[in-house]
Amino acid sequence: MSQAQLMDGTGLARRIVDETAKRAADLTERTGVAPCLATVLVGEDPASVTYVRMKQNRSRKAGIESRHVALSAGTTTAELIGTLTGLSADPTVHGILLQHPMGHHIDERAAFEAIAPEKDVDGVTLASFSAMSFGLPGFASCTPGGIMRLLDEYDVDPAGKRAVVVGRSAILGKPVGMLLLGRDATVTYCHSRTADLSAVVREADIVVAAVGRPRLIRGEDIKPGAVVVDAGYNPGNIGDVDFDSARERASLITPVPGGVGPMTIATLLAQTVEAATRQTGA
Ligand SMILES: Nc1nc2c(c(=O)[nH]1)N[C@@H](CN(C=O)c1ccc(C(=O)N[C@@H](CCC(=O)O)C(=O)O)cc1)CN2
Repeated sequence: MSQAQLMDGTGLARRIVDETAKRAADLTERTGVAPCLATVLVGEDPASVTYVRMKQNRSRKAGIESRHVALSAGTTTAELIGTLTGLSADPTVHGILLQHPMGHHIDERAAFEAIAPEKDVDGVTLASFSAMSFGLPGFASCTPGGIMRLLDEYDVDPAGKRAVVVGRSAILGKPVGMLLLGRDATVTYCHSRTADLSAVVREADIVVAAVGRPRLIRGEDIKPGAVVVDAGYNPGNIGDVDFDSARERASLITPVPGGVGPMTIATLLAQTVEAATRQTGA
């Protein structure tokens, strides 16, 4: 039985980060300014702590300064907005990352909107979403941006393909669907109210699983030869796709770990250096 080829996010991310480090060094040499990414974390959710730490460590290795703001779990929306407004106005900060999720008492949309669009290197503001949807310059949401880069790397042209996105979150499902649409795919979104999910997924030439339900998508749901992108983040590094059975049917598949995750951080770093380049006028 043939097995799908793996889409190696770790290797591609490493190349993007190496390239980003060169761009950061060049910018610092020309302007005397090192790109700076501010990370903001509300509370101490263990997964979020890990992700933010990974972002900080990889930033430093790429020559990007990292400034971290740790806020207590009881921080109010108004206090969070105050912090983000301050970072948005600080000329030494070029990019802002507000880790998601933040706790149910926080109005996440209001918080994201306090990030200045030119510093929105995580692509979470309405301005970034609109620009991305219309194919205008701006910063893509990082995981969707990373997914599109992976598809390009493996010569997957979405044009004319049937793409099914499972999940409709603001930072993942919705934007990846818009990016696929922008590349002329025929896009269907699935969610918790979708009737007969398996039947819809079985129609897909490209499946993006982005729902946060471990192994929800199984091999029998995959059309033979489809491209399968697993963007699920679940505890224990388990994806939304049942990897072994899906690999028997797909032509290309992302592993978890080592697929979409590393591309998320590489995209964040690349967009931070791009933001710093624009802000310094270099
Ligand atoms: N503001 C944001 N919040 C969240 C985002 C985001 O892009 N912006 N994405 C996810 C989580 N996430 C980054 O924040 C993230 C998750 C996983 C990885 C990753 O590289 N995972 C590795 C495995 C890591 C390990 O060994 O534990 C992999 O898949 O290979 C990076 C980023 C939710 N929140």
